[in-house]
Amino acid sequence: MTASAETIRISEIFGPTIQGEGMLIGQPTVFVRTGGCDYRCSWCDTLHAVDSAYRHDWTPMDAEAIWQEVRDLSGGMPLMVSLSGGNPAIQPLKSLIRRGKNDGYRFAIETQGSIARDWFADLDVLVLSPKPPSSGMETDWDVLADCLEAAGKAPRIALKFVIFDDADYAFAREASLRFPELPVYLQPGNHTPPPPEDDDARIDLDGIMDRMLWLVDKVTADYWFSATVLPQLHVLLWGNKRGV
Ligand SMILES: C[S@@+](CC[C@H](N)C(=O)[O-])C[C@H]1O[C@@H](n2cnc3c(N)ncnc32)[C@H](O)[C@@H]1O
Ligand SMILES: Nc1nc2[nH]cc(C(=O)O)c2c(=O)[nH]1
Ligand code: SF4
Ligand SMILES: [Mg+2]
Repeated sequence: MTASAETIRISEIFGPTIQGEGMLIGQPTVFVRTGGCDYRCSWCDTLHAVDSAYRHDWTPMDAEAIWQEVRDLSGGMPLMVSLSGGNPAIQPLKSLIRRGKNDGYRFAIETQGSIARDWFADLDVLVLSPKPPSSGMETDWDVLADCLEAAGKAPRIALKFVIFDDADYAFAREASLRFPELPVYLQPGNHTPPPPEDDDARIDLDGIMDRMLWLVDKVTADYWFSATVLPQLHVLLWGNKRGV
């Protein structure tokens, strides 16, 4: 393979911070956010890493350069590296994961499950976040199953759903029945995501908390006791701020 084929499009690398969502919530993490996505969710909170209008902010980097930045940020102390985006599954991340694991770091990915990669098997944690009706996107369940097959038995795997309304909740419920072996995390949607050019944009935390209360009521009323309901902790702490 040529060197250029191994170039990874990077939107931002930041941390250490804490993982704000899902099964690793609260754990110290460095984020590697890739640029580009095959989806366009109506409420995406990371458009600066999705919309090609912002591609001038994305830097092509090879695995070694990314790795040096992660090592600098973490003082060379191994921790969890979260690969997010955009859709990180678009990028050739195998050699980055191999490099980091060599130094004792662990790797998690956040992806919508629309592209399966053989290197999912090299991850420690695979978070699949199929998109509910409010996003305007459609899930190909065969591809999601391909993602699980590619990952195999090595990574811990979880489903994570963003919930805005009853239709989203019903979608999450049905999806979790398709994959009964997977733990399920539910998070209330942020209806005030930042426009890409303004990460200081106002956020309606009261509205998000009302949605979370509604979600807790739904889950308990349905006796859905295997589900875990969590806020986006970084949103509670820092609002729409980028790079935290
Ligand atoms: C920005 S995405 C990047 C990774 C991948 N494209 C995905 O969607 O899983 C990271 C996580 O943020 C969630 N997310 C995006 N916009 C959100 C919003 N407005 N409210 C709550 N969660 C959101 C996504 O569903 C996903 O779980
Ligand atoms: N602290 C923190 N936690 C996160 N969990 C998922 C994030 C993402 O944007 O993928 C994210 C993020 O951007 N920051
Ligand atoms: S799949 Fe993820 S990054 Fe892509 S548009 Fe949807 S929320 Fe944003
Ligand atoms: Mg985010």
